[in-house]
Amino acid sequence: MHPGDVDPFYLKMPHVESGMTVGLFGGSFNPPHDGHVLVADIALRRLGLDQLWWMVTPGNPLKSRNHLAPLAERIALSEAIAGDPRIKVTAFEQSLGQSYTARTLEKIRKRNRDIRFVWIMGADNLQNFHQWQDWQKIAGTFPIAVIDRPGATLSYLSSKMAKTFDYARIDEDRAAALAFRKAPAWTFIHGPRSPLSSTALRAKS
Ligand SMILES: Nc1ncnc2c1ncn2[C@@H]1O[C@H](COP(=O)(O)OP(=O)(O)OP(=O)(O)O)[C@@H](O)[C@H]1O
Ligand SMILES: O=C(O)c1ccc[n+]([C@@H]2O[C@H](COP(=O)([O-])O)[C@@H](O)[C@H]2O)c1
Repeated sequence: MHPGDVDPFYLKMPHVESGMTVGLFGGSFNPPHDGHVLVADIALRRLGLDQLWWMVTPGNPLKSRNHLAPLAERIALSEAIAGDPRIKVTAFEQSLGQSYTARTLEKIRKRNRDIRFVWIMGADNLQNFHQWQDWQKIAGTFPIAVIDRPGATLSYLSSKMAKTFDYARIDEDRAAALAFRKAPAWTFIHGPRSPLSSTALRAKS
């Protein structure tokens, strides 16, 4: 392995035991920060997850890659910050040769028929979710947990996704049952919020 190469360990889907509930937390993590850790903690606790896959994307299809740090660097920084042993940092999307969430989730489902998955994202992503490739298919693949973020708290009322799938929204008091619901099913989770962003951190460095 050359310096800068991604360790092959991270290019495989994480190991998971039959019957587990697993959160899928995709992100650029450019760089990772405590806001991400807060989202992971909230998801693990409120959704009652056994594992959370911290999926470092080769590149968000909607974002420019101009200021994107190398994948190996984003993985190493993610490992350094993700303290909980239930969190599995992974970059297996790289080995799929693409980074569209709809296709990734389809692969995950095909390989893990007896696992309950939940897609996890911050509330800012709810606002532009309808611009993601095959967004309605994503919502029909696994349940979705949207975690509150400063500046995006009202997105669960106004976004196209929230309006389209209003009938499939469950109350956050029942978040622990989300993984067991048939998709489409989603919830918006309020709680402690972090104002941190990778954009702000990049601007400081
Ligand atoms: N402070 C935060 N609160 C809630 N969710 C967050 C927060 N920061 C990031 N997220 C969520 O974590 C996931 C990964 O985010 P990402 O790596 O793009 O970080 P970011 O801070 O939003 O980056 P950037 O500023 O470069 O857009 C996304 O679903 C995003 O909505
Ligand atoms: O599939 C898409 O069209 C798509 C569009 C935007 C974002 N995503 C995914 O959403 C996750 C969050 O992205 P980001 O950049 O907000 O951290 C990450 O896994 C991206 O690959 C996916």
